[in-house]
Amino acid sequence: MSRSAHPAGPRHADVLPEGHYTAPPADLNTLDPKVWARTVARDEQGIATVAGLRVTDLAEEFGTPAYFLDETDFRARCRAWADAFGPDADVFYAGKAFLSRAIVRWLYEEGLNLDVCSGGELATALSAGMPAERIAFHGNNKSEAEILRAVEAGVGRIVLDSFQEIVRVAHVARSLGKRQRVQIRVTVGVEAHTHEFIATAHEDQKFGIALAGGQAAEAVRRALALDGLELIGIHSHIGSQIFDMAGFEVSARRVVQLLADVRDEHGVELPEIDLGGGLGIAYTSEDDPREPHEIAKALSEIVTRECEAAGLRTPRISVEPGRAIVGPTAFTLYRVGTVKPLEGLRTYVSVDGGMSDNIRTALYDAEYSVSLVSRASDAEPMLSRVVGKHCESGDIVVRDAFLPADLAPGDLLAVPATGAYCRSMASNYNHALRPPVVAVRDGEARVIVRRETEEDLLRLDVG
Ligand SMILES: Cc1ncc(COP(=O)(O)O)c(C=O)c1O
Ligand SMILES: N[C@@H](CCCC[NH3+])C(=O)O
Repeated sequence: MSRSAHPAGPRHADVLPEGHYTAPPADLNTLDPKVWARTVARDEQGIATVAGLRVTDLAEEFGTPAYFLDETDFRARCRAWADAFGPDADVFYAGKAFLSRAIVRWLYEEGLNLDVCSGGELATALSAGMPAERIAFHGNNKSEAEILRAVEAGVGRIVLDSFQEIVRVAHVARSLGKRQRVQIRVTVGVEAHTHEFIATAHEDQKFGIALAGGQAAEAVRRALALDGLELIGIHSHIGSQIFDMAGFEVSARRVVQLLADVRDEHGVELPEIDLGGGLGIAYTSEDDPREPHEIAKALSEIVTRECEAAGLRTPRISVEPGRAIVGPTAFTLYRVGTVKPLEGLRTYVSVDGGMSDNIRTALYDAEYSVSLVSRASDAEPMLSRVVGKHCESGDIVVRDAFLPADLAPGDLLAVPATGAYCRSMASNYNHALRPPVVAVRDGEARVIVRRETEEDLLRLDVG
């Protein structure tokens, strides 16, 4: 992102400090629909609303910090993905982005499948009534107990991530007298254009089995030889928050090449490929994500073309978007506690949450937007950094933002696009109480994950 000198507001020097700035928006009161959930707007008094509810009332009722999730938007995005891929492909929502029982029910009702990657996510999915055959079970180190539970429940597929796991899953399935449907996750050797910590298809990392050196072909050999397993396909996931389809193109080409090699060696055409998740969303107005129908078209064209070239029947495609479904549907509401202008630098705005409810800025240097939502303001833009209340100088929620210069304690700020990987990666650092998730729809709000309490914390502390 470009760095440029812009008027920073009355309290700041002409030359801006180091940071990722773009020009302050022409109107700080505008809520860009690109980054906000669909039903977010401002009412005639300038107060932001979601599903027709004013954020000031929501803060009163549910407290801050809190995540507000637009159910209408979530369901619409599920349908958009399902419609884009159509009946000949499968969309698995990646539960790691955010999972709760309400989410599972909405997924079920909207016809999506679910990808889980731990016993906890599996338990949530099953307890909310997701049919096991619509669940895919992932993870690079599934325990025997998790595998047993998944096979017993009858999950639709287990994605095998290592040579040991091939044997482990086969053993469990045989011991239960079952044949488990599996895919093998391969690392295709693609450098996805995203943060290093969320890229997963280069070879030097923990996930999957490398195509390079014939390892994936060896994994297929072993899986086909075990009668506890029914090998249905190959899985690849290249990373997360990706905009450029080039990585998927290379990945699809290499996976299809493996399918052709498998056919040549074993006379078997594996019927499925899964291209993972990782599709990017707009965290700021500068981000330009693609629509599900464009993504579906691009992926299916790539796979069809590569299969035709290899003389293969086109396999059934599946994808696993997490962030692209839930990310844009929620925002985090905070109350401003202190406003500290640092002359010649920026103004530090402290809110009542922080890295415990959004670790992504500290962990990935992620960029977010932020707006004053409890009122409109005509004040000058003020170069700001929104920080949390934790005992850590890296406790930053929004690194570089312009907020109105009349910002004051008690104002409400909202950070959009926090539906994915915020509540699901939340922590209790400094014994923070993890915020609730409140679903809003058609003028009604209801808690779907309640706020933690001090009693919850003390109950765990049995010493
Ligand atoms: C195997 C797999 N599938 C799907 C996802 C979902 O990714 P995203 O939420 O970026 O779509 C991930 C996470 O990156 C993953 O590891
Ligand atoms: N948690 C990450 C992405 C990793 C997803 C799982 N492979 C994020 O917030 O962007």
